[in-house]
Amino acid sequence: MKVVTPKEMAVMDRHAVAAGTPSIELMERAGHACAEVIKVDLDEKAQIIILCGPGNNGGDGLVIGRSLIEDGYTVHLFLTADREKLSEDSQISLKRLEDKNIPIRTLQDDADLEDLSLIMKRATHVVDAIFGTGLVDKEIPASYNRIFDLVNDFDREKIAIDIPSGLRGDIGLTIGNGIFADKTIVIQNYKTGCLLNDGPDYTGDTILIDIGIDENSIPNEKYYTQESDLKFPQKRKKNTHKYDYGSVVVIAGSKGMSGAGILSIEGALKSGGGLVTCYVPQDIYIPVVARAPAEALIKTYDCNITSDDIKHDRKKVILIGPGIGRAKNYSFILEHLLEGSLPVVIDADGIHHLAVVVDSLKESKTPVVITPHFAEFSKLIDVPREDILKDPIGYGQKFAMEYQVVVVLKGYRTMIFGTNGEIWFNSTGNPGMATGGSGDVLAGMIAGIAGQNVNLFEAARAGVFYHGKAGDYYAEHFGQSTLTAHSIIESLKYVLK
Ligand SMILES: NC(=O)C1=CN([C@@H]2O[C@H](COP(=O)(O)OP(=O)(O)OC[C@H]3O[C@@H](n4cnc5c(N)ncnc54)[C@H](OP(=O)(O)O)[C@@H]3O)[C@@H](O)[C@H]2O)[C@@H](O)CC1
Ligand SMILES: Nc1ncnc2c1ncn2[C@@H]1O[C@H](COP(=O)(O)OP(=O)(O)O)[C@@H](O)[C@H]1O
Ligand SMILES: [K+]
Repeated sequence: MKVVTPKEMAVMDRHAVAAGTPSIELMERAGHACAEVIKVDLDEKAQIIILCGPGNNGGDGLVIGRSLIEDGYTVHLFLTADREKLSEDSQISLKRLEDKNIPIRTLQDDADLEDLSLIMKRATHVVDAIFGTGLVDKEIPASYNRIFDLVNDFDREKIAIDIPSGLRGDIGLTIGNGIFADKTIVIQNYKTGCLLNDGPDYTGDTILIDIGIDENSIPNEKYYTQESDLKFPQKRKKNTHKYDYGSVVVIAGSKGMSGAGILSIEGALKSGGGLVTCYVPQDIYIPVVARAPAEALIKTYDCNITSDDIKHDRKKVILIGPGIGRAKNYSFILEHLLEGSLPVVIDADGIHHLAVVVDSLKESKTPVVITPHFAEFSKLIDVPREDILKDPIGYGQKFAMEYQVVVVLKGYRTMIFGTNGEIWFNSTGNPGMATGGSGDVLAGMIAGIAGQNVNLFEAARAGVFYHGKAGDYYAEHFGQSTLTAHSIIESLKYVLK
């Protein structure tokens, strides 16, 4: 399933119209499909306020109103702009309402707002059809901000159409304030703004509706990961042994951070890795051996380790970074690993050290994946975090293609950037996972999966998906507060089969 920017959505809409579906028909389909979703929660006592803006998002609201009224529900329709300012299709939808003698009020002054707030006291639902994907980045008039505040104070169900008003559909940031919806009915495809930055906090739960627009009519390579898209887990052949399932090398840990490697080992083993060897500095060897799973081999190394030292024909992938700290210089090791032939996963402080030798990525012939969060990525590419937040897709895609490295940019909806420009938005995970060590588990999982003859890009997509799914499993059963990195490891057995 594709994820689109508002501009891409507009092009898809135009293609649908050019292919023979009039735009008013698309609006009818959108409005009726949204009404069907809304009706599921309504009973005979429901009173629904629908706030309709000047553009086609408002037009969707008018169609929703007509559909609900025809089914006998009590609906209060409000226009937030003068009738003359409505888009062409909204004018048609308004006329269809008026032809049925359905009343609609315009919010013009303080008295109208007062009226709205009185009706809100007895309403059960507010539908936000004020602005959708056509919101442009210019100051929103104060009159709208007052409406947004009123809606946000409404303590019953708030349903946004396509995208909550005030939220930018491209980057998931608001222009001034915006409407916090409980639920957003997304038309046809997720917009990037639903998934980035504050988008998920504004949209609430999301429900996708299909109005028959062809997502393949544009050359867009942004996708929303579904489990069926993954090429892992694969069925195991009977005639196999542990070396067929990836011998993973983990270079991890430093004094004070001896647990990081253990979490990565467990991530690798519990995602099916056949054999894991963890290299740790001499000074933490004993604590790591004492706490590591019995299945893992623990070895020591010094800072001159090269990929030849750890190379063995049965080793399949190397993970470097969790808990290695910044005190020692790892640039030398990284350069050697990148010159080698085994796939490399670089995580955490490994990314800090990579910054010094970042150009070696361009020379490297071996597949590499890096797993930064936004702060680590900002340091690596030397761009302020605030600038990246305004264009995370652009920066992630540029780096992945220029340096030929798979980038896993971690967040609520982690993005996986392929070296060919492809982008996958992960669809699993929850804020309970914002807890120390959960990144170490993820890095171990990606390495563990890559070791099972899965290419690094596929391993990254699958690792991120099942890491999030395990976190969701735990949160569903026990809540988010007690979720730890170990909860993710322990939940993997329920979601990865
Ligand atoms: N065929 C289709 O296209 C389909 C589209 N569909 C629906 O249409 C929605 C997109 O509709 P849209 O393009 O008309 O934009 P929309 O979000 O209603 O806003 C535009 C209005 O807002 C105004 N405005 C903008 N920025 C502003 C600001 N900062 N501050 C103040 N005002 C601002 C702008 O005014 P202007 O800036 O032009 O003066 C204009 O009046 C989409 O989300 C989906 O719901 C579905 O029905 C399926 C088929
Ligand atoms: N708010 C959030 N919602 C969902 N997942 C999150 C959230 N915050 C962090 N995560 C996930 O948790 C992991 C944290 O990794 P990282 O930031 O490297 O932390 P650490 O180094 O403490 O392990 C990532 O996989 C990230 O996607
Ligand atoms: K809206």
